[in-house]
Amino acid sequence: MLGKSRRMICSLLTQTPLHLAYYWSSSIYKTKPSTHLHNFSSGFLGPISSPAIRAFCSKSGEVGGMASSLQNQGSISYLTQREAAEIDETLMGPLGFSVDQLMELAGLSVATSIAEVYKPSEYNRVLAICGPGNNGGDGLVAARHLYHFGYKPFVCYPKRTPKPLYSGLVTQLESLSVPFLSVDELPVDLSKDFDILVDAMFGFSFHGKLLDTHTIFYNSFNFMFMHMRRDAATIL
Ligand SMILES: NC(=O)C1=CN([C@@H]2O[C@H](COP(=O)(O)OP(=O)(O)OC[C@H]3O[C@@H](n4cnc5c(N)ncnc54)[C@H](OP(=O)(O)O)[C@@H]3O)[C@@H](O)[C@H]2O)[C@@H](O)CC1
Repeated sequence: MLGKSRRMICSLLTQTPLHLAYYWSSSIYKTKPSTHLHNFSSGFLGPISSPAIRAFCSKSGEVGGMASSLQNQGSISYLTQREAAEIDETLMGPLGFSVDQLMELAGLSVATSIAEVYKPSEYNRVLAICGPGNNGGDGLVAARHLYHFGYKPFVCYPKRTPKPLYSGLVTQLESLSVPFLSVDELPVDLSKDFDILVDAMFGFSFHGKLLDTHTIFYNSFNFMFMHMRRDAATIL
């Protein structure tokens, strides 16, 4: 099913306004992407593939309920927005992980997963669309690792967060000469210029409807995704 013309959109544990998004799973390429599209407006659902997380979910009572009930849809399991946030609270609370540690792991996992399925010799041009929160940080990390894996990443990061963690991630990409593109610089049809899209716009902190101040940016992407050739997008 992975024809040469197919492109990929990688969504990092995200609730996104785009209808074409779901979280990357290493097993997902075995199944037709279209069977895994979800209506994200009704709530966050991010499929996961990690056995460790699955085990964590299934041991956590209520947290595991939704994930388990959806686990039999193909080989993907799912988390609700609340479940994802609860796992993060546990990782950062009793288990003592730091944000930058988890962000590095998230970005590296995505980059590794992409490399496992889409070889850089065939799918070289990657666009990471990064939002203002930690999900955007995951995308910045993924772009850096993809560069080291032999891809040509581009980053669109229009609403930057003035925190040292994020400015460090930007500096690291700039030191590798990874191009940062503004929304205006992006082509209308993303599928012509990019082989892989990493959607790192929103994670579990997305709430309500898109705010006016962000509408122009996010509407632009909505428009572009809608106009991508249907067959050209492998959605992750
Ligand atoms: N420990 C962790 O937390 C880790 C988290 N990780 C990853 O981060 C994700 C969670 O990150 P997060 O909590 O920073 O939030 P995220 O969803 O990226 O964005 C929030 C931003 O979006 C904005 N925004 C919200 N709603 C909006 C709307 N309707 N329209 C427009 N804007 C809206 C909101 O704006 P605000 O409401 O503050 O004005 C804020 O700026 C999580 O899913 C995982 O992928 C990993 O890195 C590992 C460590």
